[in-house]
Amino acid sequence: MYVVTSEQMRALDNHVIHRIGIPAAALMENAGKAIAEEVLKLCLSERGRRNGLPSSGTSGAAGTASAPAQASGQERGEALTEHSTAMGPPFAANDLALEMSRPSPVLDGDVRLPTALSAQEHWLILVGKGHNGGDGVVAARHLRDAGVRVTLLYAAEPSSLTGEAAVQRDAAAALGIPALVHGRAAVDYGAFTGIVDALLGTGASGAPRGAYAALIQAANDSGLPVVSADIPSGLDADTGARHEPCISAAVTVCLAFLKRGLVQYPGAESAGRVVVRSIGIPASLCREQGVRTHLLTPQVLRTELDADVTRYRTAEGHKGTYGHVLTVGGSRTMSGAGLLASRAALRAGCGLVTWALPASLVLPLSGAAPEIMLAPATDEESGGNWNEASAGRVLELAKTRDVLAVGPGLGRFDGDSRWLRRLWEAWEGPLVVDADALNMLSSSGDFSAWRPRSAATVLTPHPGEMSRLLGTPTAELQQDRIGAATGFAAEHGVTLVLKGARTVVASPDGQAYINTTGTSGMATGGTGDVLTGIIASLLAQGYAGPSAAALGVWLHGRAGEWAARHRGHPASVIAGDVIDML
Ligand SMILES: NC(=O)C1=CN([C@@H]2O[C@H](COP(=O)(O)OP(=O)(O)OC[C@H]3O[C@@H](n4cnc5c(N)ncnc54)[C@H](O)[C@@H]3O)[C@@H](O)[C@H]2O)[C@@H](O)CC1
Ligand SMILES: [K+]
Repeated sequence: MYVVTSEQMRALDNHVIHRIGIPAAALMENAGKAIAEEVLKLCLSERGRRNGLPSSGTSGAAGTASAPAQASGQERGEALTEHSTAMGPPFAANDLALEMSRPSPVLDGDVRLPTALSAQEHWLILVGKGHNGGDGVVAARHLRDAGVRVTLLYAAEPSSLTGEAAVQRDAAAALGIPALVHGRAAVDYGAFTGIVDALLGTGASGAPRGAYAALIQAANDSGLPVVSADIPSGLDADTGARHEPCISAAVTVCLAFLKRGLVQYPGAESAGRVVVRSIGIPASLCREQGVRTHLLTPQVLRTELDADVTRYRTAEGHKGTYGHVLTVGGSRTMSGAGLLASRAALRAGCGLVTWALPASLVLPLSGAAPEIMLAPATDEESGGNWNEASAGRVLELAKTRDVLAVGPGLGRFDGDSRWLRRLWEAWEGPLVVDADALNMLSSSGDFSAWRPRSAATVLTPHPGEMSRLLGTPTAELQQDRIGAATGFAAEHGVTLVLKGARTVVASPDGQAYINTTGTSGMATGGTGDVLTGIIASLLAQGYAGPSAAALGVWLHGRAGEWAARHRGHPASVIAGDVIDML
């Protein structure tokens, strides 16, 4: 699934309207109809449940309920649904036979509410003066047609609407749809059952001003469920940053393609459940128009990245077939990090793992994980810590291994940046750089002076490490995670995994993948080491850098979700559980 910026969305709109010839009015009609359908589905699922009605199939084939409006933290990874989510129960063989013996039924395929339900509904449609507002007016028309009472509330004088939006304003007026204008009369929000937010879309700039700000505030204060058109008003569509105020939506009906701001926090939080609805713009145009950001789904893994867990698995394979990872990490007080990375690598499918560690740790750790081979990389005098002299020994060990994973539990030591530079430049195979090894990169001055690597190089910073790499404060960097990750990956020719909720994987050629798996339970020590092990393992099995990183991130998150489910609560997940669930 493509993820676009507002500028890319504008270019796509222009292209289909002016070059392909699809009328703008048709796009707006599709948009408004999709929004109305999602409102109806919300009514069906929410109120239907409250009224003891079955949550789907109330009238016609498409009457399908969706998940509850507010996804819990643990479920957030599942909150993005591509239309359509409708999957009825499979037919049993005799149902089919029965069905075939009857004359073909005539079905009302539109989403409708039973009269008893629609009579309870009265939706307030907040209308801005741009195209987003136009979408809202179309939605009002379709909702009314489905039996739902609606009232339009214009943020600005209706006469200020132009183009397609003005056409819709006039159509709504001609149909007698009641309309209010902000500031002219007081609005009793208590009289409504829900709000459509069609104030600001991808044309918004900066924090909402004037009437827009007042209406957003009032909508949030009303406690009513809000369905946002395209993006929650007040959200930065490109970064996911929230302006003040910003709509807190139960559902966001994203039009045509996902906007970046909906898949990054805090925007993802404000958007509630995100439903992407097509409005007639072919997805194939995205590639032509240079959209290079994707939501990381199993389908994208297969089609864009040729990554599937069975990709390199063969029936006659042996342990040598699936590669040998050399983990370089662990020190006196952080030996567990090296162990976690090594165990995760094995669980992710590579044939062999050797763990290089300070010599005096070998004896205490022997037997900690019998499947892992231990290799002393320092002399006994190093006191369980790493030193610069160990670089030669690591390179010696690497000669008979396929992938180097450097960093988990490494600690810092004198000359560590020089140590890392030696590995970076002399090791010709795939390399994963994590944790303290990333800090060594940051304190090296300018590592772009280091000899460029031709083999896959994957960096896995969390926001703090990324902030040091970029020399940018963490808060600032978090405001535009996709931009930060793609910029760094392209500039340095590496695959960059920017960790945190909705991890971003950026490839050296400018593609970016936004992960959706994971749970708050993974915010616990050691899960980063687990990810490093998984990615190294996938590299050892033959995946290219971006594919190994993206598949690794996806699997890591899904394993974390399973661990949370297994434990019964995300808070109880520890890193080892994630390995166990791989
Ligand atoms: N042909 C198209 O371009 C289509 C656009 N669509 C919809 O149109 C939206 C984009 O429409 P527009 O480009 O007209 O822009 P918007 O409707 O997002 O907003 C533009 C309007 O808001 C005002 N505004 C901007 N920032 C503001 C702020 N911070 N505070 C107060 N007012 C502000 C502007 O002066 C302008 O009047 C999309 O999000 C989508 O909902 C859909 O109708 C499908 C087709
Ligand atoms: K909106």
